[in-house]
Amino acid sequence: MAQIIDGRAMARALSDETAARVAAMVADSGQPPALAVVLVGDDPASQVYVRRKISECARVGIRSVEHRLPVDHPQDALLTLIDLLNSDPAIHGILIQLPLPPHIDAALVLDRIDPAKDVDGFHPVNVGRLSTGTGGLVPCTPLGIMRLLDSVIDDYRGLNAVVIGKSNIVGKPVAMLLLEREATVTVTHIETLHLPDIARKADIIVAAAGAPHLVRGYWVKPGAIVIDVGINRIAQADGSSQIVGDCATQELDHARAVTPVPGGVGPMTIACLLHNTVLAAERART
Ligand SMILES: Nc1nc2c(c(=O)[nH]1)N[C@@H](CN(C=O)c1ccc(C(=O)N[C@@H](CCC(=O)O)C(=O)O)cc1)CN2
Repeated sequence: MAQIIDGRAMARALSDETAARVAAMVADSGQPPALAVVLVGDDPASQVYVRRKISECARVGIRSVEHRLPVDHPQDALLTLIDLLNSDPAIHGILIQLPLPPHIDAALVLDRIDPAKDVDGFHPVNVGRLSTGTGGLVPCTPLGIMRLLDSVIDDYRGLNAVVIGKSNIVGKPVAMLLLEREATVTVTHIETLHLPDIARKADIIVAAAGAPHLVRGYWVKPGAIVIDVGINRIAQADGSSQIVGDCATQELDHARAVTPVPGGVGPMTIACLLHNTVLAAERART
């Protein structure tokens, strides 16, 4: 039976550590770290995630400032808001919830954030720092994935990691982090030929393709570790929806360890956002 890596418990433990760092900052300076959360539009999933981020901030003592903007909010006005947040010394982190509405150029918006306040780690400066291994802020989901993997792996040298998915948010940055640990990394995607054969050689699979139950039991070699990043909402006959991952977890008994969906990578994403916000605030004060 595969070990289930409990992302909820690990996220709680990380948030408890973050809360202790926040308390130390407040004792030192009287000011808590502060995160600006910007949501443009009314995407239902984004609203859930933003609500969760704000309530988790409150739980650990981070001050959050919410900017909820209408779906037709002009791009120029969004850029002006980012300029204001960049120059506000009381704001340590800026988060623009993705996806943005189609009339907004997401790359332009993310590039406008001060890299020191870019708690999502999406700014090109932070992307460059990650790829050169020179510090910076690391995207939250990949950071969370590495913490989950570190709970079951001591030494990555000699291990083959296969990343399925090449997004800027997950696939590319997690590949960089695995390389930094000295794993041998293959980045694949939904168009990759012979994907099951490639996956079957992996000691570590990170599935971030956004394709429900893509990774089947026969794709996974016995003893592999499988991180499921997919969050796919499947409509049910009764009108409700069920969340499933990118892996057919019920076929993975022969794996060494797997992350569940829900309750695996997702909660770690939010805990790592809080962690990055405190890190940005600590760096701003030194
Ligand atoms: N600016 C950002 N936008 C987006 C990011 C991001 O890291 N930064 N990632 C995703 C959405 N996301 C956070 O924003 C996120 C997704 C899922 C979860 C989560 O806890 N999921 C639950 C299950 C889903 C549910 O209950 O609805 C789980 O896996 O247990 C947290 C955060 C895209 N946008």
